[in-house]
Amino acid sequence: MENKARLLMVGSIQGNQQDFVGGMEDRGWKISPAKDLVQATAMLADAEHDAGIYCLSQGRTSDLKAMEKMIIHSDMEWMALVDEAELEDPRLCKSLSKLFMAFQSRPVEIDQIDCLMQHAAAMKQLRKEGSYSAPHQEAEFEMVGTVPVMKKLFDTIRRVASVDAPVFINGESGTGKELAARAIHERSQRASAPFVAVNCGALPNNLIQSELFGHEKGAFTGASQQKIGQIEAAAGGTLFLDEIGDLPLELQVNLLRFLEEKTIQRIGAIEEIHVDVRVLSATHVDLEKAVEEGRFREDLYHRLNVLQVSIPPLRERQEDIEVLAKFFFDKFIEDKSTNVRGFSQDALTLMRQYHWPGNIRELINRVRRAMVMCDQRLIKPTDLGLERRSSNRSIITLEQARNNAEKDALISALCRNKHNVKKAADELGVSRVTLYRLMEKHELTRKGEQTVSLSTA
Ligand SMILES: Nc1ncnc2c1ncn2[C@@H]1O[C@H](COP(=O)(O)OP(=O)(O)OP(=O)(O)O)[C@@H](O)[C@H]1O
Repeated sequence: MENKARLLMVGSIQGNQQDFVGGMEDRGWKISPAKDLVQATAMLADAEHDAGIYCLSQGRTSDLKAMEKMIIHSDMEWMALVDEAELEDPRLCKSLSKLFMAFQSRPVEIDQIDCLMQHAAAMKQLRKEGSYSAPHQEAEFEMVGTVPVMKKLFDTIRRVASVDAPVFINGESGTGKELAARAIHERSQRASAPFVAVNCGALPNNLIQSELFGHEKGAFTGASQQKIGQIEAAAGGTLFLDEIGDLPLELQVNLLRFLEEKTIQRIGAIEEIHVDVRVLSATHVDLEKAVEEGRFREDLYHRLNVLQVSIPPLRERQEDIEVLAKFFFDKFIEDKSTNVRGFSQDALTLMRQYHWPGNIRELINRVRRAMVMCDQRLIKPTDLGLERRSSNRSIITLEQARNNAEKDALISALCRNKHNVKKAADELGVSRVTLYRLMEKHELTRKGEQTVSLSTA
Protein backbone atom coordinates (compact mmCIF):
# COMPACT_ATOMS: atom_id res chain seq x y z
CA MET A 1 0.00 0.00 0.00
CA GLU A 2 2.83 2.42 0.93
CA ASN A 3 4.46 2.05 -2.47
CA LYS A 4 1.39 3.19 -4.36
CA ALA A 5 1.69 6.44 -6.31
CA ARG A 6 -0.29 9.22 -4.63
CA LEU A 7 -2.86 11.14 -6.60
CA LEU A 8 -4.33 14.32 -5.18
CA MET A 9 -7.88 14.81 -6.37
CA VAL A 10 -9.41 18.24 -5.90
CA GLY A 11 -13.20 18.64 -6.19
CA SER A 12 -15.74 16.15 -7.39
CA ILE A 13 -15.88 14.25 -10.67
CA GLN A 14 -19.67 14.87 -10.56
CA GLY A 15 -20.52 11.29 -11.39
CA ASN A 16 -20.08 8.27 -9.30
CA GLN A 17 -17.14 9.39 -7.21
CA GLN A 18 -16.95 6.11 -5.29
CA ASP A 19 -16.65 4.06 -8.49
CA PHE A 20 -13.98 6.38 -9.82
CA VAL A 21 -11.90 6.25 -6.63
CA GLY A 22 -12.29 2.46 -6.45
CA GLY A 23 -11.35 2.10 -10.13
CA MET A 24 -8.23 4.21 -9.73
CA GLU A 25 -7.22 2.33 -6.60
CA ASP A 26 -7.59 -0.95 -8.49
CA ARG A 27 -5.14 0.51 -11.02
CA GLY A 28 -2.55 1.07 -8.30
CA TRP A 29 -3.25 4.63 -7.13
CA LYS A 30 -3.68 5.92 -3.64
CA ILE A 31 -6.21 8.75 -3.89
CA SER A 32 -6.18 11.73 -1.53
CA PRO A 33 -9.52 13.49 -2.01
CA ALA A 34 -9.66 17.22 -1.21
CA LYS A 35 -13.03 18.94 -1.24
CA ASP A 36 -11.57 22.37 -2.07
CA LEU A 37 -8.39 24.37 -2.65
CA VAL A 38 -7.81 25.11 1.02
CA GLN A 39 -7.86 21.45 1.90
CA ALA A 40 -5.74 20.56 -1.14
CA THR A 41 -3.08 23.14 -0.19
CA ALA A 42 -2.94 21.73 3.34
CA MET A 43 -2.63 18.18 2.00
CA LEU A 44 0.20 19.19 -0.33
CA ALA A 45 2.08 20.74 2.56
CA ASP A 46 1.50 17.62 4.60
CA ALA A 47 2.58 14.86 2.25
CA GLU A 48 4.32 14.38 -1.07
CA HIS A 49 2.06 13.54 -4.00
CA ASP A 50 3.00 12.22 -7.42
CA ALA A 51 0.33 13.83 -9.59
CA GLY A 52 -2.90 15.80 -9.34
CA ILE A 53 -6.33 15.86 -10.90
CA TYR A 54 -8.34 19.04 -10.64
CA CYS A 55 -12.10 18.69 -11.13
CA LEU A 56 -13.53 22.03 -12.15
CA SER A 57 -17.09 22.70 -11.17
CA GLN A 58 -19.21 24.96 -13.33
CA GLY A 59 -19.57 28.54 -12.18
CA ARG A 60 -16.43 28.28 -10.02
CA THR A 61 -14.01 29.92 -12.45
CA SER A 62 -13.64 32.80 -9.98
CA ASP A 63 -11.26 30.46 -8.13
CA LEU A 64 -8.79 30.54 -11.02
CA LYS A 65 -6.18 32.71 -9.32
CA ALA A 66 -6.12 30.54 -6.20
CA MET A 67 -6.02 27.42 -8.35
CA GLU A 68 -3.07 28.78 -10.36
CA LYS A 69 -1.20 29.60 -7.18
CA MET A 70 -1.66 26.13 -5.73
CA ILE A 71 -0.65 24.39 -8.95
CA ILE A 72 2.43 26.53 -9.49
CA HIS A 73 3.67 25.73 -5.99
CA SER A 74 2.83 22.05 -6.14
CA ASP A 75 5.92 20.69 -7.91
CA MET A 76 4.01 18.04 -9.86
CA GLU A 77 1.96 17.62 -13.02
CA TRP A 78 -1.81 18.11 -13.13
CA MET A 79 -4.71 17.22 -15.37
CA ALA A 80 -8.08 18.94 -15.33
CA LEU A 81 -11.54 17.50 -15.56
CA VAL A 82 -13.98 19.96 -17.15
CA ASP A 83 -17.44 20.22 -18.67
CA GLU A 84 -17.46 20.88 -22.40
CA ALA A 85 -19.32 24.17 -21.82
CA GLU A 86 -16.60 25.50 -19.54
CA LEU A 87 -14.19 25.51 -22.47
CA GLU A 88 -15.96 28.56 -23.82
CA ASP A 89 -14.41 30.69 -21.09
CA PRO A 90 -11.16 32.13 -22.58
CA ARG A 91 -9.66 32.77 -19.12
CA LEU A 92 -10.14 29.17 -18.18
CA CYS A 93 -8.69 27.96 -21.49
CA LYS A 94 -5.60 30.10 -20.93
CA SER A 95 -5.13 28.65 -17.45
CA LEU A 96 -5.62 25.13 -18.76
CA SER A 97 -3.01 25.51 -21.48
CA LYS A 98 -0.55 27.18 -19.14
CA LEU A 99 -0.82 25.01 -16.05
CA PHE A 100 -2.06 21.56 -16.95
CA MET A 101 -0.39 18.74 -18.81
CA ALA A 102 -3.80 17.59 -20.12
CA PHE A 103 -7.54 17.90 -19.62
CA GLN A 104 -10.53 15.67 -20.19
CA SER A 105 -14.15 16.66 -20.74
CA ARG A 106 -16.75 14.85 -18.69
CA PRO A 107 -17.86 12.05 -18.66
CA VAL A 108 -14.68 10.52 -17.25
CA GLU A 109 -12.61 7.96 -19.15
CA ILE A 110 -10.88 6.16 -16.32
CA ASP A 111 -8.28 4.31 -18.43
CA GLN A 112 -7.24 7.52 -20.12
CA ILE A 113 -6.97 9.32 -16.77
CA ASP A 114 -4.90 6.46 -15.37
CA CYS A 115 -2.57 6.63 -18.35
CA LEU A 116 -2.19 10.43 -18.16
CA MET A 117 -1.53 10.36 -14.45
CA GLN A 118 1.11 7.66 -14.87
CA HIS A 119 2.90 9.96 -17.30
CA ALA A 120 2.58 12.78 -14.81
CA ALA A 121 4.07 10.69 -11.99
CA ALA A 122 6.90 9.55 -14.28
CA MET A 123 7.71 13.17 -15.14
CA LYS A 124 7.95 14.06 -11.50
CA GLN A 125 10.23 11.10 -10.86
CA LEU A 126 12.43 12.11 -13.79
CA ARG A 127 12.82 15.64 -12.49
CA LYS A 128 13.72 14.31 -9.06
CA GLU A 129 16.40 12.03 -10.49
CA GLY A 130 17.72 14.85 -12.63
CA SER A 131 18.23 17.08 -9.66
CA TYR A 132 19.97 14.37 -7.66
CA SER A 133 22.38 13.54 -10.45
CA ALA A 134 23.64 17.11 -10.67
CA PRO A 135 24.61 18.18 -7.18
CA HIS A 136 27.60 20.09 -8.59
CA GLN A 137 25.21 22.68 -9.95
CA GLU A 138 24.96 24.24 -6.55
CA ALA A 139 28.60 25.28 -6.49
CA GLU A 140 29.12 29.01 -6.24
CA PHE A 141 31.86 29.71 -8.75
CA GLU A 142 31.24 27.18 -11.37
CA MET A 143 32.20 26.95 -14.99
CA VAL A 144 30.10 24.69 -17.10
CA GLY A 145 31.42 23.30 -20.36
CA THR A 146 31.38 20.09 -22.36
CA VAL A 147 33.32 20.82 -25.53
CA PRO A 148 37.00 19.83 -25.87
CA VAL A 149 38.12 23.45 -25.86
CA MET A 150 36.43 23.95 -22.45
CA LYS A 151 37.96 20.78 -21.03
CA LYS A 152 41.31 22.16 -22.12
CA LEU A 153 40.48 25.46 -20.44
CA PHE A 154 39.61 23.72 -17.16
CA ASP A 155 42.88 21.88 -17.36
CA THR A 156 44.80 25.13 -17.97
CA ILE A 157 43.02 26.78 -15.03
CA ARG A 158 44.01 23.92 -12.75
CA ARG A 159 47.60 24.12 -13.89
CA VAL A 160 47.99 27.90 -13.62
CA ALA A 161 46.29 27.81 -10.21
CA SER A 162 49.13 25.74 -8.82
CA VAL A 163 51.80 28.29 -9.82
CA ASP A 164 52.11 31.69 -8.17
CA ALA A 165 52.78 33.76 -11.32
CA PRO A 166 50.71 36.51 -13.01
CA VAL A 167 48.03 35.25 -15.40
CA PHE A 168 46.62 37.10 -18.35
CA ILE A 169 43.08 36.10 -19.30
CA ASN A 170 41.70 37.03 -22.62
CA GLY A 171 38.28 36.59 -24.15
CA GLU A 172 35.33 38.55 -25.46
CA SER A 173 33.02 40.38 -23.10
CA GLY A 174 30.81 38.06 -21.06
CA THR A 175 32.77 34.86 -21.80
CA GLY A 176 33.63 34.22 -18.16
CA LYS A 177 37.00 35.96 -17.58
CA GLU A 178 36.18 37.01 -14.03
CA LEU A 179 34.74 33.58 -13.30
CA ALA A 180 37.97 32.01 -14.56
CA ALA A 181 40.01 34.40 -12.38
CA ARG A 182 37.96 33.41 -9.33
CA ALA A 183 38.38 29.75 -10.24
CA ILE A 184 42.16 30.19 -10.37
CA HIS A 185 42.15 31.97 -7.01
CA GLU A 186 39.87 29.40 -5.36
CA ARG A 187 42.14 26.60 -6.49
CA SER A 188 45.41 28.31 -5.56
CA GLN A 189 47.28 28.27 -2.28
CA ARG A 190 45.90 31.79 -1.72
CA ALA A 191 42.29 30.56 -1.60
CA SER A 192 41.75 31.47 2.05
CA ALA A 193 42.96 35.07 1.49
CA PRO A 194 40.89 37.76 -0.31
CA PHE A 195 40.03 37.88 -4.01
CA VAL A 196 39.66 41.52 -5.06
CA ALA A 197 38.35 42.47 -8.51
CA VAL A 198 38.89 45.95 -9.95
CA ASN A 199 37.44 47.07 -13.25
CA CYS A 200 40.05 49.49 -14.60
CA GLY A 201 37.66 50.67 -17.29
CA ALA A 202 34.91 51.68 -14.89
CA LEU A 203 36.81 54.31 -12.89
CA PRO A 204 37.62 57.89 -13.89
CA ASN A 205 41.37 58.47 -14.37
CA ASN A 206 41.74 60.70 -11.32
CA LEU A 207 40.30 58.03 -9.03
CA ILE A 208 42.13 54.93 -10.23
CA GLN A 209 45.41 55.79 -8.51
CA SER A 210 43.74 56.16 -5.13
CA GLU A 211 41.48 53.15 -5.76
CA LEU A 212 44.46 50.89 -6.43
CA PHE A 213 47.11 52.33 -4.13
CA GLY A 214 45.07 54.12 -1.44
CA HIS A 215 45.82 57.50 0.10
CA GLU A 216 46.72 59.14 3.38
CA LYS A 217 44.44 61.57 5.19
CA GLY A 218 44.85 65.08 3.67
CA ALA A 219 46.79 63.77 0.63
CA PHE A 220 44.57 65.86 -1.63
CA THR A 221 41.47 68.02 -1.36
CA GLY A 222 38.64 65.80 -0.21
CA ALA A 223 40.92 63.11 1.30
CA SER A 224 39.39 63.49 4.76
CA GLN A 225 40.22 59.89 5.77
CA GLN A 226 43.03 57.47 5.16
CA LYS A 227 42.01 54.95 2.49
CA ILE A 228 43.41 51.47 1.92
CA GLY A 229 43.74 50.74 -1.79
CA GLN A 230 42.56 47.57 -3.51
CA ILE A 231 46.10 46.21 -3.84
CA GLU A 232 46.54 46.36 -0.08
CA ALA A 233 43.02 44.97 0.43
CA ALA A 234 44.06 41.90 -1.54
CA ALA A 235 47.15 41.30 0.63
CA GLY A 236 48.01 37.61 0.76
CA GLY A 237 45.41 36.91 -1.92
CA THR A 238 44.65 37.71 -5.55
CA LEU A 239 44.02 40.99 -7.33
CA PHE A 240 42.02 40.72 -10.55
CA LEU A 241 42.46 43.70 -12.85
CA ASP A 242 39.69 43.60 -15.43
CA GLU A 243 39.83 45.75 -18.57
CA ILE A 244 43.54 46.28 -17.96
CA GLY A 245 43.82 47.80 -21.45
CA ASP A 246 41.93 50.85 -20.14
CA LEU A 247 44.55 51.65 -17.50
CA PRO A 248 45.99 55.15 -18.23
CA LEU A 249 49.67 55.19 -19.25
CA GLU A 250 50.81 57.10 -16.15
CA LEU A 251 49.28 54.43 -13.91
CA GLN A 252 50.80 51.66 -15.96
CA VAL A 253 54.20 52.85 -14.67
CA ASN A 254 53.06 52.57 -11.04
CA LEU A 255 51.59 49.14 -11.59
CA LEU A 256 54.79 47.96 -13.25
CA ARG A 257 56.81 49.19 -10.29
CA PHE A 258 54.52 47.36 -7.91
CA LEU A 259 54.84 44.13 -9.93
CA GLU A 260 58.63 44.42 -9.95
CA GLU A 261 59.23 45.51 -6.37
CA LYS A 262 56.15 44.21 -4.57
CA THR A 263 55.82 47.50 -2.74
CA ILE A 264 53.26 50.28 -2.91
CA GLN A 265 53.11 53.83 -1.73
CA ARG A 266 49.75 55.29 -0.75
CA ILE A 267 49.16 58.77 -2.22
CA GLY A 268 50.61 61.29 0.23
CA ALA A 269 52.60 58.65 2.15
CA ILE A 270 56.32 58.75 2.70
CA GLU A 271 57.11 55.14 3.36
CA GLU A 272 56.57 52.18 1.07
CA ILE A 273 54.59 49.15 2.14
CA HIS A 274 55.43 45.62 1.11
CA VAL A 275 52.36 43.80 -0.24
CA ASP A 276 52.23 40.18 -1.35
CA VAL A 277 49.54 39.85 -4.01
CA ARG A 278 49.13 37.68 -7.07
CA VAL A 279 47.92 39.70 -10.04
CA LEU A 280 45.54 38.28 -12.62
CA SER A 281 44.46 40.57 -15.44
CA ALA A 282 42.05 40.46 -18.31
CA THR A 283 40.94 42.35 -21.35
CA HIS A 284 38.55 41.94 -24.22
CA VAL A 285 40.61 44.25 -26.46
CA ASP A 286 43.67 43.29 -28.48
CA LEU A 287 46.46 44.24 -26.06
CA GLU A 288 49.24 43.42 -28.52
CA LYS A 289 47.75 45.98 -30.88
CA ALA A 290 47.54 48.48 -28.01
CA VAL A 291 51.27 47.86 -27.40
CA GLU A 292 52.04 48.40 -31.08
CA GLU A 293 50.07 51.63 -31.06
CA GLY A 294 51.86 52.87 -27.94
CA ARG A 295 48.72 52.83 -25.75
CA PHE A 296 50.02 50.06 -23.51
CA ARG A 297 53.55 49.63 -22.14
CA GLU A 298 55.34 46.64 -23.59
CA ASP A 299 57.28 45.93 -20.38
CA LEU A 300 54.03 45.85 -18.36
CA TYR A 301 52.40 43.64 -20.99
CA HIS A 302 55.19 41.05 -20.60
CA ARG A 303 55.04 41.27 -16.79
CA LEU A 304 51.32 40.54 -16.77
CA ASN A 305 51.40 37.97 -19.53
CA VAL A 306 53.52 35.29 -17.88
CA LEU A 307 50.80 32.62 -18.08
CA GLN A 308 47.85 32.86 -20.44
CA VAL A 309 44.29 31.67 -20.32
CA SER A 310 42.13 32.16 -23.37
CA ILE A 311 38.35 31.82 -23.20
CA PRO A 312 36.56 31.04 -26.46
CA PRO A 313 33.39 32.92 -27.42
CA LEU A 314 30.10 31.09 -26.93
CA ARG A 315 29.39 30.83 -30.67
CA GLU A 316 32.48 28.61 -30.96
CA ARG A 317 31.14 26.31 -28.24
CA GLN A 318 27.89 25.39 -29.95
CA GLU A 319 27.47 22.16 -28.04
CA ASP A 320 27.58 24.08 -24.77
CA ILE A 321 24.77 26.47 -25.59
CA GLU A 322 22.02 23.98 -24.76
CA VAL A 323 23.87 22.68 -21.70
CA LEU A 324 24.36 26.21 -20.36
CA ALA A 325 20.80 27.27 -21.16
CA LYS A 326 19.49 24.29 -19.20
CA PHE A 327 21.97 24.92 -16.40
CA PHE A 328 20.75 28.50 -15.93
CA PHE A 329 17.12 27.43 -16.37
CA ASP A 330 17.50 24.96 -13.49
CA LYS A 331 19.24 27.59 -11.43
CA PHE A 332 16.54 30.22 -11.90
CA ILE A 333 13.63 27.83 -11.54
CA GLU A 334 14.64 27.38 -7.92
CA ASP A 335 13.98 31.00 -7.05
CA LYS A 336 10.89 31.51 -9.22
CA SER A 337 7.40 30.17 -8.96
CA THR A 338 6.89 29.26 -12.58
CA ASN A 339 5.17 26.55 -14.45
CA VAL A 340 7.64 26.63 -17.34
CA ARG A 341 9.19 23.22 -17.78
CA GLY A 342 12.00 23.80 -20.29
CA PHE A 343 12.82 24.75 -23.87
CA SER A 344 10.99 23.79 -27.04
CA GLN A 345 13.08 22.21 -29.82
CA ASP A 346 12.58 25.38 -31.90
CA ALA A 347 13.94 27.56 -29.11
CA LEU A 348 17.00 25.29 -28.73
CA THR A 349 17.65 25.34 -32.47
CA LEU A 350 17.41 29.12 -32.55
CA MET A 351 19.82 29.42 -29.62
CA ARG A 352 22.33 27.22 -31.41
CA GLN A 353 22.10 29.35 -34.54
CA TYR A 354 22.35 32.70 -32.80
CA HIS A 355 25.65 34.57 -32.82
CA TRP A 356 25.74 35.45 -29.06
CA PRO A 357 27.68 38.74 -29.22
CA GLY A 358 27.22 39.15 -25.44
CA ASN A 359 28.29 35.54 -24.81
CA ILE A 360 27.28 33.81 -21.57
CA ARG A 361 26.09 37.01 -19.90
CA GLU A 362 23.65 37.49 -22.76
CA LEU A 363 22.56 33.85 -22.60
CA ILE A 364 21.79 34.25 -18.90
CA ASN A 365 19.67 37.33 -19.57
CA ARG A 366 17.83 35.66 -22.45
CA VAL A 367 16.98 32.63 -20.34
CA ARG A 368 15.78 34.87 -17.49
CA ARG A 369 13.66 36.91 -19.86
CA ALA A 370 12.21 33.83 -21.54
CA MET A 371 11.18 32.35 -18.19
CA VAL A 372 9.25 35.51 -17.43
CA MET A 373 7.75 35.94 -20.89
CA CYS A 374 6.77 32.29 -21.42
CA ASP A 375 3.06 31.70 -21.02
CA GLN A 376 3.18 28.01 -21.88
CA ARG A 377 5.02 25.02 -20.53
CA LEU A 378 7.91 25.18 -23.00
CA ILE A 379 9.91 28.28 -23.92
CA LYS A 380 9.30 29.32 -27.52
CA PRO A 381 11.68 31.22 -29.84
CA THR A 382 9.69 34.44 -29.38
CA ASP A 383 10.11 34.27 -25.57
CA LEU A 384 13.89 34.53 -26.03
CA GLY A 385 13.60 37.81 -27.94
CA LEU A 386 16.34 36.72 -30.38
CA GLU A 387 16.41 37.66 -33.99
CA ARG A 388 16.87 34.87 -36.46
CA ARG A 389 20.47 34.43 -37.49
CA SER A 390 19.68 35.09 -41.11
CA SER A 391 18.66 38.65 -40.28
CA ASN A 392 21.87 39.66 -38.54
CA ARG A 393 24.58 37.53 -40.03
CA SER A 394 26.54 37.76 -43.22
CA ILE A 395 25.60 35.92 -46.38
CA ILE A 396 26.67 32.28 -46.46
CA THR A 397 27.14 29.83 -49.29
CA LEU A 398 24.85 26.87 -49.83
CA GLU A 399 27.62 24.56 -48.72
CA GLN A 400 28.06 26.48 -45.45
CA ALA A 401 24.30 26.38 -44.89
CA ARG A 402 24.32 22.59 -45.46
CA ASN A 403 27.24 22.21 -43.08
CA ASN A 404 25.51 24.28 -40.41
CA ALA A 405 22.32 22.28 -40.79
CA GLU A 406 24.27 19.00 -40.59
CA LYS A 407 26.07 20.13 -37.44
CA ASP A 408 22.79 21.30 -35.85
CA ALA A 409 21.17 17.95 -36.59
CA LEU A 410 24.12 16.07 -35.03
CA ILE A 411 24.12 18.23 -31.91
CA SER A 412 20.38 17.88 -31.44
CA ALA A 413 20.45 14.10 -31.88
CA LEU A 414 23.41 13.71 -29.52
CA CYS A 415 21.84 15.94 -26.87
CA ARG A 416 18.46 14.23 -27.17
CA ASN A 417 20.10 10.84 -26.75
CA LYS A 418 22.40 11.94 -23.94
CA HIS A 419 25.45 11.42 -26.19
CA ASN A 420 24.66 7.78 -26.80
CA VAL A 421 26.20 7.47 -30.26
CA LYS A 422 24.31 4.30 -31.19
CA LYS A 423 20.92 5.82 -30.39
CA ALA A 424 21.77 9.14 -32.07
CA ALA A 425 22.97 7.30 -35.19
CA ASP A 426 19.74 5.26 -35.32
CA GLU A 427 17.70 8.40 -35.00
CA LEU A 428 19.64 10.13 -37.77
CA GLY A 429 19.41 7.06 -40.00
CA VAL A 430 23.19 6.64 -40.38
CA SER A 431 25.65 4.03 -39.17
CA ARG A 432 27.70 4.55 -36.03
CA VAL A 433 30.87 4.79 -38.14
CA THR A 434 29.31 7.56 -40.25
CA LEU A 435 28.20 9.42 -37.15
CA TYR A 436 31.72 9.24 -35.68
CA ARG A 437 33.13 10.53 -38.97
CA LEU A 438 30.66 13.43 -39.02
CA MET A 439 31.37 14.23 -35.36
CA GLU A 440 35.06 14.42 -36.17
CA LYS A 441 34.35 16.62 -39.17
CA HIS A 442 32.39 19.06 -37.00
CA GLU A 443 34.78 18.74 -34.04
CA LEU A 444 32.08 17.42 -31.74
CA THR A 445 33.12 15.58 -28.64
CA ARG A 446 32.80 11.80 -28.47
CA LYS A 447 32.69 11.59 -24.72
CA GLY A 448 29.94 14.03 -23.93
CA GLU A 449 28.20 11.63 -21.55
CA GLN A 450 28.43 14.06 -18.74
CA THR A 451 28.79 17.77 -18.36
CA VAL A 452 32.31 18.57 -17.35
CA SER A 453 32.39 21.37 -14.88
CA LEU A 454 35.03 23.08 -12.89
CA SER A 455 33.69 23.75 -9.49
CA THR A 456 35.75 25.93 -7.23
CA ALA A 457 33.41 26.03 -4.28
N1 LIG B 1 31.44 28.47 -18.19
C1 LIG B 1 30.50 29.09 -17.45
N2 LIG B 1 29.60 28.39 -16.78
C2 LIG B 1 28.63 29.00 -16.06
N3 LIG B 1 28.51 30.33 -15.95
C3 LIG B 1 29.40 31.10 -16.60
C4 LIG B 1 30.45 30.52 -17.37
N4 LIG B 1 31.18 31.52 -17.88
C5 LIG B 1 30.62 32.67 -17.46
N5 LIG B 1 29.56 32.43 -16.69
C6 LIG B 1 28.68 33.45 -16.09
O1 LIG B 1 28.50 34.44 -17.10
C7 LIG B 1 28.50 35.75 -16.54
C8 LIG B 1 29.60 36.58 -17.17
O2 LIG B 1 30.85 36.07 -16.75
P1 LIG B 1 32.07 37.02 -16.35
O3 LIG B 1 31.62 38.24 -15.62
O4 LIG B 1 33.11 36.18 -15.70
O5 LIG B 1 32.54 37.45 -17.82
P2 LIG B 1 33.68 38.46 -18.25
O6 LIG B 1 34.34 37.84 -19.44
O7 LIG B 1 34.56 38.78 -17.08
O8 LIG B 1 32.84 39.72 -18.70
P3 LIG B 1 33.39 41.23 -18.98
O9 LIG B 1 34.33 41.13 -20.14
O10 LIG B 1 32.15 41.96 -19.35
O11 LIG B 1 34.04 41.68 -17.72
C9 LIG B 1 28.69 35.57 -15.04
O12 LIG B 1 27.41 35.56 -14.44
C10 LIG B 1 29.32 34.19 -14.93
O13 LIG B 1 29.00 33.59 -13.68
